[in-house]
Amino acid sequence: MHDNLGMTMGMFIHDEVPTDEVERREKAVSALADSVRDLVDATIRTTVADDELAAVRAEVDGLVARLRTAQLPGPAGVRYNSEGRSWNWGNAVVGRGNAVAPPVDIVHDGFGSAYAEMTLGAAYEGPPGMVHGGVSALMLDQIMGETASGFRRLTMTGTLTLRYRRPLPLGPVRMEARIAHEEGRKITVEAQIGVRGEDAAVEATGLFLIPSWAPLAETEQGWSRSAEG
Ligand SMILES: CCCCCCCC(=O)SCCNC(=O)CCNC(=O)[C@H](O)C(C)(C)COP(=O)(O)OP(=O)(O)OC[C@H]1O[C@@H](n2cnc3c(N)ncnc32)[C@H](O)[C@@H]1OP(=O)(O)O
Repeated sequence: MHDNLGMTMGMFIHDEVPTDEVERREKAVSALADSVRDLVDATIRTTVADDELAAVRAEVDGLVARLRTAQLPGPAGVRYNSEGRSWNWGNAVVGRGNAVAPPVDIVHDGFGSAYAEMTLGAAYEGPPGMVHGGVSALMLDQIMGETASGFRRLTMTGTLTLRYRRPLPLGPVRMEARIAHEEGRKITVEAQIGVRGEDAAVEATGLFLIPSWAPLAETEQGWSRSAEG
């Protein structure tokens, strides 16, 4: 096995947790992440007095200590069971347990096409009242990578080109991606993000590569659906 392949395959952890248990846990982890995301928003926007901030901080530190009583040794990685269920709760965009991730649910409407709608709040601000350009890039990279991969082959972002055409206000946004061209190991994906029904705020073109050390054909279960950045 090539070193890189070994490294990448090593990031996908075969974890024989039954699917119903994964789903139960995912709901619980997701609910906690939603509350923590709310905490982040409240922290940014609060105007309570300094002594109240200090008191809240002490309580938050207590909660962190409780969660740390049982922890993974490192990042969450991508896990899968032999029933074909995979979960990547730490992913920076779609990780169900990641309160830093924007709350993104990507819908794949057939191979090579995907969209997502979400509401971005104060935690994703760049220019005043606007979505941070890096956040747009992050979300576009994820939807474009998933579109290129279709969860049936391993793809990695090679080059991502973005054109910021107009500021994107915080609030409800929509993004879309589709495969524009494919040749051997190179998959070109086009995407955009903007306010639904309006002209795109950011347009993106990306070249996604099936690494030379990865199989070119559809890959077997196990690292197909689990090949999530
Ligand atoms: C479900 C999935 C969701 C995923 C969402 C998240 C996506 C991500 O964030 S992925 C993480 C960010 N990307 C990375 O970390 C990738 C880092 N780069 C690499 O690992 C390697 O450079 C990799 C795999 C892209 C290419 O390596 P390798 O397969 O060995 O390519 P290599 O043999 O050098 O080149 C193959 C061809 O691609 C071209 N190429 C290589 N790298 C690039 C690049 N970065 N941009 C454009 N073209 C490139 C080469 O010129 C060559 O072209 P040709 O065949 O015409 O001569």
